[in-house]
Amino acid sequence: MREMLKMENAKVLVAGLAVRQLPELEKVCEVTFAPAGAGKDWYLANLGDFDALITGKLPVDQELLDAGKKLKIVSATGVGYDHIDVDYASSQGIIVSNCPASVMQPTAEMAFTLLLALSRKLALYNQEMRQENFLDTGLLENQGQSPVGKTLGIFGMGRIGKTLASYARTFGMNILYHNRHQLPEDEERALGVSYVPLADLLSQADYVSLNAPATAETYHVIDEAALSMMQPTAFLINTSRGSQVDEAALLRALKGKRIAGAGLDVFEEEPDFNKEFCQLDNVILTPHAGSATRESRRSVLKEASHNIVSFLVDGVPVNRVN
Ligand SMILES: O=CC(=O)O
Repeated sequence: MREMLKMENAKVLVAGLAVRQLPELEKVCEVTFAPAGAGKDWYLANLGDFDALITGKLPVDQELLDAGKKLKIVSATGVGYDHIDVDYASSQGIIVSNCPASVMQPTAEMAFTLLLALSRKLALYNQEMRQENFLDTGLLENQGQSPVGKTLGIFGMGRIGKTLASYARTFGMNILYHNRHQLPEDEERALGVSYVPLADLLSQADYVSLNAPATAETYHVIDEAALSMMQPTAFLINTSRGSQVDEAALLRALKGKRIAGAGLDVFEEEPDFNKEFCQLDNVILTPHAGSATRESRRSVLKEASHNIVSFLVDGVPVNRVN
């Protein structure tokens, strides 16, 4: 850990965010908001002055961390920190923190929203109504399905997965999960979830929801082989990171109707996502909006500010990921 805890007048740079005020932070630190549209060169030239960095979407790579000669802490403004080179930060004694509390509920909400929307054919209905076509719901192909009594398979049982499980339980769903570590039995019982190997989750679930972090282990966890284990009536929901899905394989499965459909909030490339998805009527697409609620966006700024203040002023790192 770099020296200088309990600092006064710590200098904090806020990068890649639209906000221009962070009252909690400004009370105790000197806060600079990076100019809108600042490129990497701007950060390379200026980061050296700052003790802390709050980063929205700005990728914080080795070069940037080297430029941040005084940096002691970097805070992401969400739960994911795959845009930060955490290993290199650790090697330089720089703390990395995230904001899990602010995003767990809205992200689980988005996963469940996609689950309901896929189940009840919301995208199709809305599209047809806008074309002034009042579909005949007496026809089987225009009828959705109820999630009640269906099986949800959650891959990644952290805070978001657990919150999603609680929503699914109120809808009377059966819940399977797969995770790096199995939860203690009493927690499984309280959540009403059962641990299964990934292959069983894929083959038994009516809905597969991805809620694990982006790591080398989860890269392309949903590939051709995984998709071929899913039922032709099953839906895939991804609100975690696009890197977990081999999109070329998913497009083949969706086009061939080898799975029923997908709800995708995240993509391998963002914002320049694969437009082939737009041609398919068995997908619902949203723009990485899992935590895009006014409440969550306010809360995340407070949480990130708290990460910085706790460490620089009080000497206590919170939400530390390294
Ligand atoms: O993508 C959103 C987050 O990482 O919180």
